[in-house]
Formats: sequence, structure tokens, C-alpha cells
Amino acid sequence: ITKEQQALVKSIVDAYNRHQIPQDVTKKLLQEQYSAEENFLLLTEMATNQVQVLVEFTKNIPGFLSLDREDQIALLKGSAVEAMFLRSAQVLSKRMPNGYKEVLKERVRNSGMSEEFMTPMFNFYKSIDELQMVQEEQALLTAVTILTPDRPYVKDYQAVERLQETMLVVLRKLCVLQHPQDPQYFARLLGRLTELRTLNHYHAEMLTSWRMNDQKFTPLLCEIWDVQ
Ligand SMILES: CC1(C)[C@H]2CC[C@]1(C)[C@H](OC(=O)c1ccc(O)cc1)C2
Repeated sequence: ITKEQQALVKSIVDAYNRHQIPQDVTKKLLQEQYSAEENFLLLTEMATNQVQVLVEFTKNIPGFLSLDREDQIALLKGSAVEAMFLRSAQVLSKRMPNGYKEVLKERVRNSGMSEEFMTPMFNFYKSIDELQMVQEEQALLTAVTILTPDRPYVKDYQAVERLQETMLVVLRKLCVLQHPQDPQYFARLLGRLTELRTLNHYHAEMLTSWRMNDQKFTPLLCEIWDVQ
């Protein structure tokens, strides 16, 4: 890894760690009561927080702010769901003590989200957990997800592809260094991004089923997902 690639990884990992879900949100998971209403409000707070964290992290990806302004928006809107599931998978897979995981499962289960979304979501969490990614890999994989050039409405495809390529080159080197015993590790990481894309569909249905029950989203969530 070259000096400048090391600098790139450091700035991305610092940004990734700087913007975490505040403890009070995760603490509330354990405290608030379990009504469907209360659960939905908690998940809304979590999702809103995740989107705020995503925007701050993305602004710190070297080169992102020099992209066309409208393309920046298109990338954020196009990757928000995937980035959110990726980060919550990473948070669930390690930092949260086991109690949180079960509690989150319960709250998600009793928030008006129908069972059909639970399985793919928790399968994804499990497949991320199995990878036991280090924080550099987590941060870079999130950056790679955000810098996916084939999102709707992206105009300068090449510019985004160049940025993503830079991240992929570093990520591949890191994987080789970090997992010398598993030459397929990098390929498995990228395989998770394919699985992640399938969650977009489930998420859209999740939003629709919540809206059917007249649940209110926050303005930020309405804006990023073009609802209401
Ligand atoms: C862990 C998750 C990624 C999983 C369950 C909660 C999440 C934060 C997310 O919730 C929403 O998208 C969501 C969207 C709108 C809303 O009002 C509430 C939650 C889906």
C-alpha cells in the first residue's frame, strides 16, 4: 500500500468512526416500552440518525465533494438504503452487546414491519457477521457502496467509476494483507454488495407497508426516499 493510499484509508476510517450512532439512540432500544407505536418511533429515530451519519461520512470521502453537485445527491439517494443496512449490520455484528441485537429484532418485528422483510434482513446481518470485517474494510466497503456509478440519474458515470475504482484497489490490497489465509475474501466482500442490492426492494415494500398504516416519517427520510 502506497503512502497516499494509507492516507486515503486513514481519512475514510476516521470519518467512518467520527460519525457513529449516538449511544442514546441505542440505549433507548433497551429502555422504551414495546408498543408498536414506540417501536416505530425508535426505528424512525434510528433511520433518521443513520441517514445523517451517512451524509456526514460521504462528505469526507476524498473526491466526493468535487463531483457534480446533482450527482452527489443522486449517489446519496441511490445508496442510502444499502449504506444504512450495511452500517446497521456492522453495528449489530459487533459493537452491540448481545442484548441489543435481540431487542432490536423484537422491536423491528413489532413495528408493523411484516415478517417477509425480517428474514432477508437478518440473513444479511448474519452474512456480514461471518466476515468479521476490520474497521478499515467496513469503512471502505461503505465508501464503495456509496460510489456505485450505476445509480439512477447519475450524469458523469466515469467520474464516479474512477473514485470507486480507487477505493476498490485499496480495499483489495487491504483484504490480501488482512486475510492472507483466505484469497477469496475480497470476492466475498463484493458478493455482499450484491446481496445488499436485493434489500432495496424489501425496503421499498417496508416503507409502503408502514405508510399504509399511516405511519409518519421524518422530513429527512421523506426527502432521501422521495416519499410523501
Ligand atoms: C435497522 C434498520 C436498517 C432496519 C430497521 C430499522 C432500520 C434503521 C431501518 O428502518 C428504516 O428504514 C425506517 C424508515 C422509516 C421509518 O419511519 C423508520 C425506519 C430498517
